[in-house]
Amino acid sequence: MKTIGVVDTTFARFNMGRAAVDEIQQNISVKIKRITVPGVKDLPVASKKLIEEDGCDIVIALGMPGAKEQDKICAHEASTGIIQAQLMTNTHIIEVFVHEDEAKDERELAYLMEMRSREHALNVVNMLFHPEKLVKQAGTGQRQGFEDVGAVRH
Ligand SMILES: Cc1nc2c(=O)[nH]c(=O)nc-2n(C[C@H](O)[C@H](O)[C@H](O)CO)c1C
Repeated sequence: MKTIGVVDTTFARFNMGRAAVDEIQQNISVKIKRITVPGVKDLPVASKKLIEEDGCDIVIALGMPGAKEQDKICAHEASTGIIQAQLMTNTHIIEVFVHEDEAKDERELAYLMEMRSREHALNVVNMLFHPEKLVKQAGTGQRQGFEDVGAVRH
Protein backbone atom coordinates (compact mmCIF):
# COMPACT_ATOMS: atom_id res chain seq x y z
CA MET A 1 0.00 0.00 0.00
CA LYS A 2 1.23 3.46 -0.89
CA THR A 3 1.92 6.01 1.85
CA ILE A 4 1.53 9.78 1.67
CA GLY A 5 3.60 11.89 4.06
CA VAL A 6 2.09 15.10 5.42
CA VAL A 7 4.27 17.57 7.27
CA ASP A 8 3.19 20.99 8.51
CA THR A 9 4.35 23.58 11.04
CA THR A 10 3.35 25.11 14.36
CA PHE A 11 4.42 28.54 13.02
CA ALA A 12 1.50 28.55 10.55
CA ARG A 13 -1.66 30.31 11.67
CA PHE A 14 -3.98 27.66 10.23
CA ASN A 15 -3.96 23.86 10.58
CA MET A 16 -2.80 23.15 7.03
CA GLY A 17 -1.94 19.51 7.77
CA ARG A 18 -5.46 18.77 8.97
CA ALA A 19 -6.96 20.23 5.79
CA ALA A 20 -4.54 18.20 3.62
CA VAL A 21 -5.26 14.95 5.48
CA ASP A 22 -9.01 15.52 5.26
CA GLU A 23 -8.80 16.19 1.51
CA ILE A 24 -6.69 13.07 0.91
CA GLN A 25 -9.09 10.91 2.93
CA GLN A 26 -12.10 12.29 1.05
CA ASN A 27 -10.54 11.18 -2.23
CA ILE A 28 -8.64 7.94 -1.66
CA SER A 29 -8.05 5.18 0.85
CA VAL A 30 -4.32 5.41 1.54
CA LYS A 31 -1.90 5.19 4.44
CA ILE A 32 -1.00 8.65 5.75
CA LYS A 33 1.95 9.50 7.98
CA ARG A 34 1.58 12.96 9.48
CA ILE A 35 4.09 14.95 11.48
CA THR A 36 4.38 18.58 12.57
CA VAL A 37 7.59 20.56 12.95
CA PRO A 38 8.18 24.08 14.34
CA GLY A 39 8.76 25.99 11.11
CA VAL A 40 9.39 25.90 7.37
CA LYS A 41 13.14 25.42 7.71
CA ASP A 42 12.42 22.13 9.47
CA LEU A 43 10.36 20.82 6.54
CA PRO A 44 13.23 19.53 4.33
CA VAL A 45 14.72 17.03 6.76
CA ALA A 46 11.29 16.05 8.09
CA SER A 47 10.20 15.28 4.52
CA LYS A 48 13.39 13.35 3.80
CA LYS A 49 12.86 11.26 6.94
CA LEU A 50 9.25 10.56 5.92
CA ILE A 51 10.56 9.20 2.63
CA GLU A 52 13.62 7.33 3.85
CA GLU A 53 12.51 6.12 7.28
CA ASP A 54 8.73 5.86 6.92
CA GLY A 55 8.60 4.73 3.29
CA CYS A 56 6.42 7.57 2.04
CA ASP A 57 5.94 7.56 -1.75
CA ILE A 58 5.26 11.30 -1.90
CA VAL A 59 5.20 14.09 0.69
CA ILE A 60 3.18 17.28 1.00
CA ALA A 61 5.08 19.92 2.97
CA LEU A 62 2.95 22.81 4.20
CA GLY A 63 3.98 26.05 5.83
CA MET A 64 3.35 29.74 6.26
CA PRO A 65 6.22 32.18 5.73
CA GLY A 66 5.56 35.30 7.77
CA ALA A 67 5.44 38.84 6.41
CA LYS A 68 8.83 40.06 7.66
CA GLU A 69 11.99 40.19 5.57
CA GLN A 70 13.69 37.51 7.68
CA ASP A 71 10.65 35.25 7.17
CA LYS A 72 11.00 35.57 3.41
CA ILE A 73 14.69 34.66 3.65
CA CYS A 74 13.71 31.66 5.79
CA ALA A 75 11.14 30.61 3.19
CA HIS A 76 13.69 30.78 0.39
CA GLU A 77 16.13 28.70 2.42
CA ALA A 78 13.39 26.19 3.17
CA SER A 79 12.42 25.94 -0.50
CA THR A 80 16.04 25.31 -1.48
CA GLY A 81 16.22 22.58 1.16
CA ILE A 82 13.00 20.98 -0.04
CA ILE A 83 14.30 20.88 -3.61
CA GLN A 84 17.55 19.34 -2.37
CA ALA A 85 15.62 16.71 -0.39
CA GLN A 86 13.63 15.83 -3.53
CA LEU A 87 16.81 15.39 -5.56
CA MET A 88 18.49 13.35 -2.82
CA THR A 89 15.53 10.99 -2.51
CA ASN A 90 14.28 11.08 -6.12
CA THR A 91 10.81 11.63 -4.66
CA HIS A 92 8.34 14.47 -5.00
CA ILE A 93 7.84 16.78 -2.04
CA ILE A 94 5.02 19.13 -2.95
CA GLU A 95 5.73 22.43 -1.24
CA VAL A 96 2.63 24.32 -0.12
CA PHE A 97 3.53 27.75 1.17
CA VAL A 98 1.04 30.50 1.88
CA HIS A 99 2.82 33.76 2.57
CA GLU A 100 1.10 35.61 5.39
CA ASP A 101 1.00 38.81 3.32
CA GLU A 102 -0.70 37.21 0.31
CA ALA A 103 -4.08 37.80 1.94
CA LYS A 104 -5.74 41.15 2.65
CA ASP A 105 -7.08 40.09 6.07
CA GLU A 106 -7.24 37.12 8.47
CA ARG A 107 -10.45 35.77 6.97
CA GLU A 108 -8.90 35.64 3.51
CA LEU A 109 -5.70 34.16 4.95
CA ALA A 110 -7.63 31.30 6.56
CA TYR A 111 -9.52 30.70 3.30
CA LEU A 112 -6.33 30.71 1.26
CA MET A 113 -4.50 28.40 3.64
CA GLU A 114 -7.35 25.91 3.64
CA MET A 115 -7.96 25.96 -0.12
CA ARG A 116 -4.29 25.83 -1.15
CA SER A 117 -3.68 22.95 1.27
CA ARG A 118 -6.70 21.06 -0.07
CA GLU A 119 -6.03 21.70 -3.74
CA HIS A 120 -2.39 20.66 -3.47
CA ALA A 121 -3.42 17.59 -1.44
CA LEU A 122 -5.58 16.63 -4.40
CA ASN A 123 -2.61 17.22 -6.71
CA VAL A 124 -0.60 14.83 -4.54
CA VAL A 125 -3.35 12.17 -4.76
CA ASN A 126 -3.46 12.58 -8.53
CA MET A 127 0.32 12.52 -8.91
CA LEU A 128 0.44 9.23 -7.06
CA PHE A 129 -2.70 7.49 -8.30
CA HIS A 130 -4.03 9.32 -11.39
CA PRO A 131 -1.16 11.09 -13.19
CA GLU A 132 -3.27 11.18 -16.36
CA LYS A 133 -5.61 13.69 -14.67
CA LEU A 134 -2.73 16.15 -14.38
CA VAL A 135 -1.84 15.63 -18.04
CA LYS A 136 -5.43 16.63 -18.88
CA GLN A 137 -4.92 19.85 -16.90
CA ALA A 138 -1.64 20.75 -18.62
CA GLY A 139 -1.50 24.41 -19.63
CA THR A 140 -4.87 25.29 -18.12
CA GLY A 141 -3.63 27.93 -15.66
CA GLN A 142 -4.53 26.13 -12.47
CA ARG A 143 -3.94 28.03 -9.24
CA GLN A 144 -4.19 26.64 -5.73
CA GLY A 145 -6.14 28.80 -3.29
CA PHE A 146 -7.19 31.75 -5.39
CA GLU A 147 -9.15 31.33 -8.63
CA ASP A 148 -7.57 29.57 -11.60
CA VAL A 149 -6.35 32.05 -14.21
CA GLY A 150 -7.06 29.84 -17.22
CA ALA A 151 -5.13 29.29 -20.41
CA VAL A 152 -4.12 32.22 -22.63
CA ARG A 153 -6.50 32.94 -25.48
CA HIS A 154 -4.85 32.52 -28.87
C1 LIG B 1 12.34 34.00 11.08
C2 LIG B 1 11.53 32.75 10.92
N1 LIG B 1 10.45 32.85 10.11
C3 LIG B 1 9.69 31.75 9.90
C4 LIG B 1 8.57 31.81 9.05
O1 LIG B 1 8.24 32.83 8.45
N2 LIG B 1 7.82 30.68 8.91
C5 LIG B 1 8.13 29.52 9.54
O2 LIG B 1 7.42 28.53 9.37
N3 LIG B 1 9.21 29.43 10.35
C6 LIG B 1 9.97 30.51 10.55
N4 LIG B 1 11.04 30.45 11.38
C7 LIG B 1 11.32 29.18 12.09
C8 LIG B 1 12.25 28.26 11.28
O3 LIG B 1 11.61 27.82 10.11
C9 LIG B 1 12.67 27.03 12.11
O4 LIG B 1 11.52 26.42 12.67
C10 LIG B 1 13.60 27.37 13.25
O5 LIG B 1 14.71 28.08 12.76
C11 LIG B 1 14.07 26.10 13.98
O6 LIG B 1 14.81 25.26 13.10
C12 LIG B 1 11.83 31.56 11.57
C13 LIG B 1 13.01 31.48 12.47
